[in-house]
Amino acid sequence: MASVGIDEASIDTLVRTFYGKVMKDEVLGPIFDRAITDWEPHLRKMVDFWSSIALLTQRYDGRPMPVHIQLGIEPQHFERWLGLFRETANELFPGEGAAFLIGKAENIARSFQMGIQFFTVPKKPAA
Ligand code: HEM
Repeated sequence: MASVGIDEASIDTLVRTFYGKVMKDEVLGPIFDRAITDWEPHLRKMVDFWSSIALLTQRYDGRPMPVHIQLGIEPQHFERWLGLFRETANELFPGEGAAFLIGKAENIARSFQMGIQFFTVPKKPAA
């Protein structure tokens, strides 16, 4: 992974740059504001998460699916999240590194959306 620019330092930069954009985003920002009061532990957890994915360090052993099912996120939120993620990855990892990270993010986002669809009880139509 170092050959495509992915190492601990660049993952740290990716996470901090990406969530810096998320915090300022008018649609995603409020969702994170409601869930996160102290950003530093979340950022460290996300560095561990991406380190586990890209560098196989096994530092993240959480269960992210239930967290995302509870947040009430919708398909347009995922599109926006992925838009910011693609933009950030392409800025920081030109070439294969970005393609690898974006591919992983897209697959995980798809599986979260399937989990959300499966576990969300449809709202009853208004009588
Ligand atoms: C619209 C899309 C998304 C939103 C709004 C969102 C929001 C959040 C929020 C608010 C948390 C913190 C929850 C808490 O601590 O109470 C969180 C945690 C997390 N998110 Fe997302 N997320 C999104 C997509 C993704 C995607 C695509 C990934 C993976 C590529 C991801 C990976 C994670 C992980 C690993 C955690 C930590 C879960 C844990 O506590 O172990 N998220 N997310």
